[in-house]
Amino acid sequence: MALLETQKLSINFGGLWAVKDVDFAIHSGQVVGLIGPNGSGKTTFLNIISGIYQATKGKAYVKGEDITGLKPFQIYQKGISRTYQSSRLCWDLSVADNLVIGLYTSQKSSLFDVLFRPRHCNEEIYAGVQEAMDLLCYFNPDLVDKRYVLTKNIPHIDRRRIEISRALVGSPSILLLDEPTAGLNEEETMTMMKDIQKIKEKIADICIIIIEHDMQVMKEVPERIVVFNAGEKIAEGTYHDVVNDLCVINAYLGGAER
Ligand SMILES: Nc1ncnc2c1ncn2[C@@H]1O[C@H](COP(=O)(O)OP(=O)(O)OP(=O)(O)O)[C@@H](O)[C@H]1O
Repeated sequence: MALLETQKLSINFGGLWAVKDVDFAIHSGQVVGLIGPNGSGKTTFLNIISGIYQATKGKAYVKGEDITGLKPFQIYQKGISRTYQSSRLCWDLSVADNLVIGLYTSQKSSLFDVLFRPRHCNEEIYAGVQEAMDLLCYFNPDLVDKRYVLTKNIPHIDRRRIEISRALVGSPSILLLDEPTAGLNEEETMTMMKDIQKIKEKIADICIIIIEHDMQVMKEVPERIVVFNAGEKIAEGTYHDVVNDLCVINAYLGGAER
């Protein structure tokens, strides 16, 4: 059974089908890439899966359980976690503070706990930060000494790592990465590719769905690529399959070197 599956997943914004009839499946341990022109519906697809947008029609399932229409925090509880295309970090806060504020979705303490069992809440927060810090150091051990440095003063790639580490707290089974290499230079992009490899090594069964425009990343990282155009899935297969697909060449790759 697929870990995550969508059937005819669609959303309409005022007459525009931003995502239309998308059938998609990913199994345990797989990494799948999403590519397509700007505005083709990739981020919107992840936004529906993660509960930010409600599907107009179609269904999404996690391990066969219908998750269509659930709220983002409920979908997080089903094991889907994500990062965003634009940074969600507070640059004027330290690395450690950004880890703390990013953990609110994974905390189980209730308002009752906050009011009457503050020690229990503090322990839970501490454990979450420790888990995120361990993940962060797994990517870059130097960051342990930089935990009180303001986020604006650390390299771009380390900021991305903070967001990925926060998303990995609580061991999600599905990680959605929206353009993790956007804004990174060539060397940092290579490092990010290795980081994604490291996630796979550390969490063997994790599924990763990654939106990316950099075709070198798409060549190296996912085992399968799904191609979007105008909200629809127009192709699916290995890197070799999709870069040689005429529909994909016409819609997206054009004369780009392959
Ligand atoms: N909340 C919204 N309201 C109206 N239209 C929207 C909304 N969100 C997305 N869209 C539209 O849906 C379409 C798909 O956008 P989306 O951001 O998913 O594309 P994308 O493939 O991720 O593009 P990019 O590669 O530039 O990030 C676009 O036409 C966009 O303007």
